[in-house]
Amino acid sequence: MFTGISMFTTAVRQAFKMTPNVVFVLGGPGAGKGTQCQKIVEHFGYVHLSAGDLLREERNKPGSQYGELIETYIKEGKIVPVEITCSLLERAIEESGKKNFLVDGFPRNQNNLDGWNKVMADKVNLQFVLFFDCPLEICTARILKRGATSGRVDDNIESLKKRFNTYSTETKPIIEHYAKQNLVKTIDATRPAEEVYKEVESLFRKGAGDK
Ligand SMILES: Nc1ncnc2c1ncn2[C@@H]1O[C@H](COP(=O)(O)OP(=O)(O)OP(=O)(O)O)[C@@H](O)[C@H]1O
Ligand SMILES: Nc1ccn([C@@H]2O[C@H](COP(=O)(O)O)[C@@H](O)[C@H]2O)c(=O)n1
Repeated sequence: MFTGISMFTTAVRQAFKMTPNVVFVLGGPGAGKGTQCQKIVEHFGYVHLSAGDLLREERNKPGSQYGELIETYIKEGKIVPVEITCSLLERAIEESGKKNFLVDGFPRNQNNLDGWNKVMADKVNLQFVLFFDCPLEICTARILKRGATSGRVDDNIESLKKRFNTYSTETKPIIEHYAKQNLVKTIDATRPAEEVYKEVESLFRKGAGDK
């Protein structure tokens, strides 16, 4: 998918030494990844790319060949094959023309990681992995509250159980993989959002991420 555009823009970026910087943002459903990303965008000028949002956008496109598959995977809390997600991320990075990206909710499993390493890892500079650590009970309460107004097909208790199971069995090993490389910055996400952000802000100010 999208190979022509991406080969061209990668060549242009390389010529101008504009290798994109990427921060992966991980944590359980409802840990507050999106909320914190918005604040980082406001203060540090990063572009927020949520893998979940990109998939929902693709699902909603009339005539999308992946619409039904994405809908089923989201309802079941399963991780969509990386070819789809990685293409969406790659296109969003290329089309933005910007330098600094928060890639939220990715890589979520070994398939995501392998696909990214195959296609994207050499084209970007992975700065670090921002991990929002939050226990299941707090995440559940947040998601069920959000579910009252979000309209998301997976903000209900049935889907949530499956999403947590996927998070524990498939995403946590990815966080551990990056922790072994000393790339993970762990944030206690149980506190009020403003307090969580104070720690996030100080991390980015220390130079974990340039403007
Ligand atoms: N620190 C916090 N304290 C209380 N509520 C919070 C906090 N952070 C976020 N929320 C609320 O919890 C809900 C989930 O937050 P958010 O969408 O940022 O989480 P997420 O990790 O991106 O979730 P998902 O992966 O399911 O999209 C939202 O309704 C948000 O307003
Ligand atoms: N890398 C990803 C990210 C998300 N999904 C699917 O989208 C659902 C919602 O994700 P959020 O980050 O918005 O909570 C998630 O449960 C997956 O079904 C994915 O497949 N791959």
